[in-house]
Amino acid sequence: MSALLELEDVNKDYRVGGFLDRSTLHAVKHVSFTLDAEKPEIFTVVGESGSGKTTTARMILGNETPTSGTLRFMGKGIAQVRTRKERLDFMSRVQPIFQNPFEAFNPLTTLDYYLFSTARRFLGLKDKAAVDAATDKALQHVGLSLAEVRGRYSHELSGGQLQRIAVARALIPGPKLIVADEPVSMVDASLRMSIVNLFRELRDTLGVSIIYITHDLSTAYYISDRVIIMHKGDVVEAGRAEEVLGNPTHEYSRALRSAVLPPDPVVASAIIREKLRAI
Ligand SMILES: Nc1ncnc2c1ncn2[C@@H]1O[C@H](COP(=O)(O)OP(=O)(O)OP(=O)(O)O)[C@@H](O)[C@H]1O
Repeated sequence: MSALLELEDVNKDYRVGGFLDRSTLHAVKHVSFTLDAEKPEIFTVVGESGSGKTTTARMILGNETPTSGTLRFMGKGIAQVRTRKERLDFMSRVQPIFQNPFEAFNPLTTLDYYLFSTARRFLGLKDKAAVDAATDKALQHVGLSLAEVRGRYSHELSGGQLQRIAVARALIPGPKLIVADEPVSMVDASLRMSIVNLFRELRDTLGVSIIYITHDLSTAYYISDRVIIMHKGDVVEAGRAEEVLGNPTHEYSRALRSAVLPPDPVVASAIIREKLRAI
């Protein structure tokens, strides 16, 4: 197996508090996992607020340095990505999607600007027709088109549509990995499943792996191939989604699941099917 992403005993500590009550907060503790380069998958990180999900995502994106441990993307240490060119190469392979699509786009800038500048920057395109074509292709992957988006502003679209545009922008460079941090939590509940379904399509049609960070067990249950559950910085469960979410063993994950989905997997799947029917 050749690895797309490897995390080896990754830890992140923060110094918190003031002069007199300074202490160390262990935000991420001994996290290890590997994503296979040949087997695109949806790898979900579940946990409540403060469990260390975002810190893990930020380290994968190279926006945060681990206190100890190693993160490698396609065999190369993420901490070794230093020069501007190395950073651009890395970012064309690993793209983020953030929680709030309304914050991702300036309300005074047309949305196509973000897509065009991504195509110019990452694909080196100069010719307008080529920029348009690359933009339209990415938008088609998320069920939109350049004709629908051209000249539009963020306030003219719903959160779900904006999040699709954020996904299209992430697709333009041709990434191998998308790190999506709570991508549906600001999206209307009725549209959530359509966004997570999109991730499945990207995995299957484009071979993109997705790290899906969420506290929402029902979407996690539905789309994930593998899941880790984090609690206070520790990974308390890890494995195939149906095993981890269907039959949690750790006390915390059992409590988490019963708070969100009924314990009976048949009832839980029926609820999920009901949600899907609403799409
Ligand atoms: N820059 C920082 N300085 C100090 N503490 C931090 C910093 N970033 C995160 N933390 C702390 O690390 C812990 C993990 O935070 P993190 O954001 O990774 O959790 P999370 O599971 O993503 O939660 P949320 O869903 O609320 O974002 C929290 O206790 C948080 O307060």
